[in-house]
Amino acid sequence: MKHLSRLNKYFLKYKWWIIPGSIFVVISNIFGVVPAQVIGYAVDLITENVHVYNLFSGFNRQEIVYDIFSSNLLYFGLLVVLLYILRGLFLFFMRQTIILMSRHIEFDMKNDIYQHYQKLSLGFYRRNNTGDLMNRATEDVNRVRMYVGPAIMYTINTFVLSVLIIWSMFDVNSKLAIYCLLPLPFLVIIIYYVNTLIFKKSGKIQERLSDLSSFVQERFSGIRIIKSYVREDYTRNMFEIQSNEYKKDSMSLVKVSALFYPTMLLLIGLSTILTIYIGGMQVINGNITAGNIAEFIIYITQLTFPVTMLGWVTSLVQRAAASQKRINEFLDIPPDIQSKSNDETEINGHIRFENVSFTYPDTGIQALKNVSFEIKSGEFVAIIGKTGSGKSTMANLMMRMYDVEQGQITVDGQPIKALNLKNYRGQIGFVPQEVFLFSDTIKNNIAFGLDQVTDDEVFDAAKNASVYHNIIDFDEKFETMLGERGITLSGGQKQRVSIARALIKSPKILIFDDCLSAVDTKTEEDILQNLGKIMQGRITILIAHRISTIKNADKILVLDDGKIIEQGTHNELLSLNGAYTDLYNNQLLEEETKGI
Ligand SMILES: Nc1ncnc2c1ncn2[C@@H]1O[C@H](COP(=O)(O)OP(=O)(O)OP(=O)(O)O)[C@@H](O)[C@H]1O
Repeated sequence: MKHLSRLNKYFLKYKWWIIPGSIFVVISNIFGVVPAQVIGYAVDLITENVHVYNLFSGFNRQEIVYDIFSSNLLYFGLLVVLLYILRGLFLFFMRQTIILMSRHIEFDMKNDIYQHYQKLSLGFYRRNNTGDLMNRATEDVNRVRMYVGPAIMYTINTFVLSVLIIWSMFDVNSKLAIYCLLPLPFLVIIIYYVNTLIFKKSGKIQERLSDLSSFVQERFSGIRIIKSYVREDYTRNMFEIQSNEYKKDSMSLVKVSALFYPTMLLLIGLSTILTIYIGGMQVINGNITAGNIAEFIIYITQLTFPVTMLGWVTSLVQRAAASQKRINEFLDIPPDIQSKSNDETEINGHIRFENVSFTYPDTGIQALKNVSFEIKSGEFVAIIGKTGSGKSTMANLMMRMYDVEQGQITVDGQPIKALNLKNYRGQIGFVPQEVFLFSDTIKNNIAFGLDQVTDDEVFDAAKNASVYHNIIDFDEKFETMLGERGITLSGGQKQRVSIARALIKSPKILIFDDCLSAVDTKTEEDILQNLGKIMQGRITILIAHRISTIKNADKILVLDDGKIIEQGTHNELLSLNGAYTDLYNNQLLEEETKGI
């Protein structure tokens, strides 16, 4: 239960929903119990009046007795209807306050979780899979909502209704009340156990279902591979196996549910039989009237609901506590990267790495070892090296996606940790190695980094990224949808849209992480030429594999196994006759072989 105490702040926020809501629960229950008493009176009235009516048999007055009798009955009937209407009205108010409050809390929780997720570092996203993140923000929140709404509402309801009914029962006849209530504790226990079983089983079914949907989603995303490797039959068999597991669990749930309602009805029936039997004896003894038996039967029927709810609510609370625990686990993770400053400063972009070493916390792989270099403002710097040598890691550290454990990174002479992170990252344009575009229009994808943007700015960015002509060839032009419901761009087109997205920001620092690999050499040259113009006086960092891409850089850093083994201009590096020269000669040879 301590996990659920995290929700108190929401209860406090919505106190003006829960307080009137609870009052409505009490009122609606009063209007629910009173009709039983009215019906009890009515039944007694019928027995008495039938008796009186028979006494006047053969007299003219019998008709007058009949009229009084029927108008009295009508009056009772109308009263019962009125009481039930009032009960319904307050039930409506109850739901309008408490259930609505639960929806508000659900909304707030989802927003709080989403906001917190966004603050967490890349390491967090590596450690936890997306499915789990989504489940905690949706499925678990939904279970908690069942606690803040229905569970609380039914708890108050059950408590008030049970007190009112039991009190009314004992008021009429305590012996009969005890006999009537005797089977009910068993009903509570049975319902509690059956509900826990049902929840366990449905939880398992839920897991199976999400496994099944992940399986289907992944296989359809990779349908090209399945078809080209002719693995349709194999995949269908795998689907059947998973589907069968789901079916087995579902069937076992059906068995439990099928037992649930008959058992419940049996115990309620037992209560009713006891009421009629014991009640009948009490009537014979003259302790109670026949109307009281009718009243008791209505009470039992009314008690069924709260008793059923008791078992259900207990399982709901248990499930909500387990879900809230899972939610708290993530909410309690502090963001690894903290920004302490709020200063909004424009950076020049003088970056220095001073003896920087970095090990990825999850894998323990040391990606950078004692790296030192400097990028002055306005410089075009290239990073080249074998795969896995630490190039992307360097880009990540420049954007402060991770904090370094040894050495330090400074920007304009200030430690990177002292900068206002939002303000700093806002001035960087990053094009990642693996392009990611949203399922949105091309225009919105390009404009993603800015709050407000004109069409001309989008067009210019597309022109500078040499993708403008491709886009205007599409029927919908810049309004063309990408992703699942839209068109699929070619690898090179995707890279260029991603470049346009970075360029439109007019960043102070532009980082290209090997994002020209799918672009032909002519287009690459055009882009680089455009960059030369746009990025004058700003920093451009280009990670690449082709020497032809980077030979004009002001400085080239050659990385190997996390260390900078050479640095200088193209000519300086060639004169060293080292790793860079080897790479250059190899690539030259490759070009020549291609030409033959
Ligand atoms: N997020 C991560 N978590 C753990 N280890 C990582 C992570 N990213 C990279 N590594 C590891 O760090 C090392 C350097 O990787 P990095 O991506 O910086 O290399 P790279 O030079 O950019 O390679 P490539 O040219 O193939 O993109 C590799 O051994 C890699 O396995």
